[in-house]
Amino acid sequence: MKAVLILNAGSSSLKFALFPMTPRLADTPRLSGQVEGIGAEPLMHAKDTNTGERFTEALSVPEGTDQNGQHRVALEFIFEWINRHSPGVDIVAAGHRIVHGGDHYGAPVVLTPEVVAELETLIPLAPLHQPHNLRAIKLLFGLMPDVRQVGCFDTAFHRTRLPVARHFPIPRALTNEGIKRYGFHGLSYEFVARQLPDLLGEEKSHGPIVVAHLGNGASMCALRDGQSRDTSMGFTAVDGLMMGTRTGSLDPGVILHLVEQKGMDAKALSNLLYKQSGLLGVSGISQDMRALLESDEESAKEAIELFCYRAACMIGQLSMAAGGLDALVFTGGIGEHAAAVRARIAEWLAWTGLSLYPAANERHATRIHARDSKIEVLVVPTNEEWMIGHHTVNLLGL
Ligand SMILES: Nc1ncnc2c1ncn2[C@@H]1O[C@H](COP(=O)(O)OP(=O)(O)O)[C@@H](O)[C@H]1O
Ligand SMILES: CC(=O)OP(=O)(O)O
Ligand SMILES: [Mg+2]
Repeated sequence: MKAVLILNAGSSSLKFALFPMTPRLADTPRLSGQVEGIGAEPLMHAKDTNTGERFTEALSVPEGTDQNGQHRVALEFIFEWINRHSPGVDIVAAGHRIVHGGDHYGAPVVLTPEVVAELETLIPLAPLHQPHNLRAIKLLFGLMPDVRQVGCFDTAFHRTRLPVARHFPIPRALTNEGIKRYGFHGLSYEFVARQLPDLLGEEKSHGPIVVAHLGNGASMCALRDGQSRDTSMGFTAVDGLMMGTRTGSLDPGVILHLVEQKGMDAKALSNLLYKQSGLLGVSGISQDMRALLESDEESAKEAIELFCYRAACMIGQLSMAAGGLDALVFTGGIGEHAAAVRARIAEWLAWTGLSLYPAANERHATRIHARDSKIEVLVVPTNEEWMIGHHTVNLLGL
């Protein structure tokens, strides 16, 4: 059996899927799964669609291994696992999520060592993702030198955003150097946007919609005509919403204060902004929404409240960019599974006439708004892996 291997390295997860070519790309992968909890307690869940078997395995990581080291262990673990569970499978191509494409990469690309070297220069702009995305590609160059690999960029979907949404109010010379707003999670938004005509009807799917991708990394996208008009992340994936360990938007004066008054250097700041803040920093307990929702600690409740408040504020801001709000879509690990978070965000938006149907929200139904809600609210599981598979097959003409 011929198959396409897809790898999606997120900040806290490494997702994989092996899609059969029959002869076209199948809708359902033969093998799929993820190592989640990277940076805390990495755990693999996987599924073999052929046999219906499900697997859960904790990864053994030596005490004190940092997030980077844990990503490395997860990648090796997944390769070994796929190898063991795919006898008779002929991998004909591999597709990868690459978080930052910079200015140059606006569409999927065939990966060569030269392209990878160029993408390595963007590592400082996506330190939680880009190194892991590129590591997988380099490993495959060695393991499967004859297999063609395709890179699909998180930034690409946002090429259509409003011109005014591309720039920071900084001196033009810096903008010309590329210090501007790119946006991320584009493969997720692209996948969701493709489902909307079926879910909302053709006409409504062209209207103003906000998609909330709430995972360990979290962002939102304002859609119009199914295209990105603006998004909450900017130059890097630390901007916008509060996340698992990232601050999101922060008064730049705070950074000046930390440098000038507390003597923090770039490394300490990077750690603070990317790894020690967000849900983890505010709660002091965990970056994982599940753990916070289960906790009785006041600090866990405060972290969730801040997350929801800032998410609701961003929906207001992006509705402006979309030119209204006909539908709100939740996706990503938190967006798909945390009913309490969706309910609290909806409460903040009650003034718009948006209201949820609690029973539907609790069971994570596709449509979760109340009958008299002025705005439709949907839960649409994202599938970045399928989107990458689709681009890979198209680009390679398979
Ligand atoms: N059942 C659940 N209830 C609440 N939150 C959940 C649940 N399952 C997953 N999550 C949250 O989803 C987050 C991971 O989202 P995901 O989109 O998979 O992450 P990544 O950003 O690494 O791709 C976890 O940090 C966890 O907080
Ligand atoms: C861009 C980003 O934050 O990705 P993830 O949510 O997968 O960490
Ligand atoms: Mg993700």
